[in-house]
Amino acid sequence: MKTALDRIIDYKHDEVRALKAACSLADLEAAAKAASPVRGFAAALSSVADAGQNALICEIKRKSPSAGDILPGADPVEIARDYERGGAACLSVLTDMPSFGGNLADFEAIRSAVSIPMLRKDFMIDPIQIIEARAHGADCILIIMSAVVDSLAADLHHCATDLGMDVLIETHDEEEMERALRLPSPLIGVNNRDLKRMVTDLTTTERLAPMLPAGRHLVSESGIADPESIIRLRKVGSRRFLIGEWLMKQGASRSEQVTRLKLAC
Ligand SMILES: O=P(O)(O)OC[C@@H](O)[C@@H](O)c1c[nH]c2ccccc12
Repeated sequence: MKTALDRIIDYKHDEVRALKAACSLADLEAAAKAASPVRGFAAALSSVADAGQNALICEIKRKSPSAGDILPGADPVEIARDYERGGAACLSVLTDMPSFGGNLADFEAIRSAVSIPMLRKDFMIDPIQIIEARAHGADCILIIMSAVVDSLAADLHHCATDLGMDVLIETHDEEEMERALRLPSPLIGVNNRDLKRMVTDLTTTERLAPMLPAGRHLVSESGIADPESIIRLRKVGSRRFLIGEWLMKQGASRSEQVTRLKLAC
């Protein structure tokens, strides 16, 4: 039986084929070189975390396979401004259309409306997507260990760092963590959501956090739904958090909620 992740990866192959047919690598590379300079993503997280506060990567997505519709008519620029005003260190913007309702045009519009660094959140399976991300202004990309073999992960990583971007490596279990630690990125995500079964469990971060050696920074991702979740995850050393659905649903108090989460301890 195919999982939701398998289905996404299947259509990503179609998207990559279409991208390769629509534009030349040379043109994309030129656009990536001409794009606005990278804003340090990992550095922005560290400056908040090193000051003892919670470094938040606040996420924008209209829907998701696990939650269904989150905020279908959302104005992504308005939400991004709420996040920035509340004190988000960075943003994560889903650019996958079929499953998350996002796109690169939203990504660009947001990037010109805020000054904090941005992760292009998508399912990366080919270096061309990384070059495309930088061409649209991305400061960081995601590599999901359960979606790639080691050699592809290394190629994607290399491509991103060559373009000056940071990389967030996502893991969900011990085996993926061991594979992730063979890559040089300082940013190691632990996804509390099982992308195969679509259930979240904060004990995932608690279990994997002790595997991180000094010099690697843990980012706890998914299922964080109030200051209590943050307080709990701080106990295992996490100071960096990726939060989407709960903040998207906070409406008029979104920006105050970001501040509350940032200061929770
Ligand atoms: O909305 P949540 O539960 O706060 O989760 C945010 C983020 O961690 C989640 O969207 C995510 C984590 N890894 C991913 C990989 C692909 C797509 C989405 C994700």
